[in-house]
Amino acid sequence: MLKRVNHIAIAVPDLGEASEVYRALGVPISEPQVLPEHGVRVCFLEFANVKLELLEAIGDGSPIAKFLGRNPAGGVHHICYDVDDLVHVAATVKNAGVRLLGNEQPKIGAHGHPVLFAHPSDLSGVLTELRA
Ligand SMILES: CC[C@H](C(=O)O)C(=O)SCCNC(=O)CCNC(=O)[C@H](O)C(C)(C)COP(=O)(O)OP(=O)(O)OC[C@H]1O[C@@H](n2cnc3c(N)ncnc32)[C@H](O)[C@@H]1OP(=O)(O)O
Ligand SMILES: [Co+2]
Repeated sequence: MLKRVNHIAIAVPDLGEASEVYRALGVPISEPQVLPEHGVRVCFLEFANVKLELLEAIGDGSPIAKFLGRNPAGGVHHICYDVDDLVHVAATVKNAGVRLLGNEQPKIGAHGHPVLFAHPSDLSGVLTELRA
């Protein structure tokens, strides 16, 4: 099922500013990537044991914009888990009473992997990304 943590995402008001702070702290950072379908610009901080994803809002309907409206300084936005079989996991998640977001169909996320999101209200208040 949920195999391991792939990344923890942090929403930030300004990706450039946030990246500079982590770079100054010695963290290797990927080039920014624009994902219009998700309403985000994203880059990854590469730690030995986990990745952190910095997310900046793009476009009016960005889910990050709404989150930043409530958390103007930024904040932890979601946790992403690696899974083997997204279709099987989606069915198991739904059977457990956890709502999948969007149209319940995977979208292509960063690095070209299919992803699904599950509702924070059904998972102890944590927005959860499933990545195959
Ligand atoms: C996939 C590309 C990239 C990658 O890793 O590859 C990314 O990760 S992109 C990440 C951005 N994409 C998403 O966040 C998609 C999933 N998110 C959504 O569908 C929405 O943001 C949703 C449904 C979580 C919230 O949208 P809604 O319009 O319902 O927002 P509200 O402000 O009305 O919130 C409702 C309710 O949920 C709580 N909430 C919202 N966001 C979060 C969050 N990130 N973590 C925890 N809780 C969250 C919010 O506080 C409201 O709670 P309530 O008790 O009802 O007040
Ligand atoms: Co993510």
